[in-house]
Parts: sequence; structure tokens; C-alpha cells
Amino acid sequence: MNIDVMASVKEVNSHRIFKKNVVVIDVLRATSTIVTALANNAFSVIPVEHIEEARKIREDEKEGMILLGGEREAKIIDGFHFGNSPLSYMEDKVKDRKVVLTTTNGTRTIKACIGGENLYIASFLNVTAVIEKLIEYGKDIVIVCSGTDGQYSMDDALCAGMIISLINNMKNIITTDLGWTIKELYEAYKYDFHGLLKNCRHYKRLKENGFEEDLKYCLQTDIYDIVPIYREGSIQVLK
Ligand SMILES: O=C(O)[C@H](CS(=O)(=O)O)OP(=O)(O)O
Ligand SMILES: [Mg+2]
Repeated sequence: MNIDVMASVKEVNSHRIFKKNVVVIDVLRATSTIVTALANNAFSVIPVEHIEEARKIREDEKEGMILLGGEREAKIIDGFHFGNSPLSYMEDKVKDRKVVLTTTNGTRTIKACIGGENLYIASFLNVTAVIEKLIEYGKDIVIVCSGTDGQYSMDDALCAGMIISLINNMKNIITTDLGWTIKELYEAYKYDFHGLLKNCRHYKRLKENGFEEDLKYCLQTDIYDIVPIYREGSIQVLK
């Protein structure tokens, strides 16, 4: 099995994702938020790039099912129901609702990855469920780390490294030097994610903005057993 890895959204191009199973990761925090919303019975998550696009979807829809979520500079957007904290999408707050989500890095990356064979959403929260699905399908994989502001971000790389490490325990894989590097990174720090990430830009920015509980939450592994998949404009749980 061939596993390609992209360090940030800037590396995505149609040639590299063509006919591949693509996995998008944005641990802090967009894919953790999407997984949490769907695990808490949101009907779907609709990723969009722009704030105005999100507002328009809500204005245009008739059934009153839409909730708006997202951030700019890590803060909730004016007039939106939720920010990008996964902890806001729990209990019955999103049950049976469609959530339109716009974030700085994650939703932009998801949109950039449309065009592969399948597009899955991964985070530490559902990592094993996604791995099991990838192995079941057996196709070549492209892991896309969203990154932060177009740059490599260690939180996403660590999760990608976990995917590579666990698949490598079960199957022969071929990956890139970046792939082998982040596999080793994960294996060296698998018991100390916070220690590894504490000096990193994205982790520090969220901490400085008071999102310490989000950091703790997003760095837990396998609390959900769902595989979100993007199809025709929205993300739903794969049945
Ligand atoms: O809300 C987040 O965690 C980030 C925003 S920022 O990079 O911290 O400003 O967005 P995401 O798209 O989830 O990386
Ligand atoms: Mg991020």
C-alpha cells in the first residue's frame, strides 16, 4: 500500500489526489470539530470557505435545520451559533441539524481535496475507525495535513504519523521520507502528545486564547468509532 503525505494544503494538487483515498486531518481543530458534531448526531457538516457563503446557505434554506459554525483568528464569527470549539457541538445541541462550518485551515483543505476517489475526515478522536476503513478498501492513500496558515503544523503531522505507524504494523507500506519521519515522530511521542506540541505555534495560540480544554479534548485518541466522508457538498457518517 502506497501512502503519500502532504504537509499542508499548499501541496494539494489534482494530480496527487486523483483516484486516491484522501484523508484530511486538522487536529486543531476543524476535523476534531466535524467528528464531534457527527458523533453527536448532527445530520451533516457542510464545509465552506467563506463567511458570506455560510450566511447565504442559512438564508436560502427553508427547513430551519442549518446552524452556523466556525472561526476567524480562532474566535467565533459574528452572528454564528458556534465557534470552532468541538466542545460546543456536544449533547443535543446539533442533533439532526446541518452545520455549515468555515474555518481558517481545515474547511479550506477539505474543499481543496475534492476530486479524489473518496474523501475521509480524520482526527485523533476517530483515528482507528478511519484506519480500519482504509485497510478494508486497500487502495493507495493520500494523507493531507491541513497545516496552519499554509505552513506545516505538528499536530496534524502527529496524527498522520499515527495512521502510518498503525497501518505499517499490519501491512507492507511504501511512503515518502516525510511519511517515515512522522511515523517515527508519533512512535517517539505516543505517550506525550502535549509535551511534543507545547512549543508549537497552533497549540500555543489556542492556549493563549483560553482553549486549553479544547487542546486536552482534541488530543484524545479513539473516543469515537465513526468515519466521516465528504460526498456532494456535505460530510456525513459513512454507513
Ligand atoms: O480554530 C482553529 O483552531 C484554527 C484557527 S487558528 O489557526 O488557530 O487561527 O482553525 P483550523 O481551520 O481548525 O485550523
Ligand atoms: Mg488547524
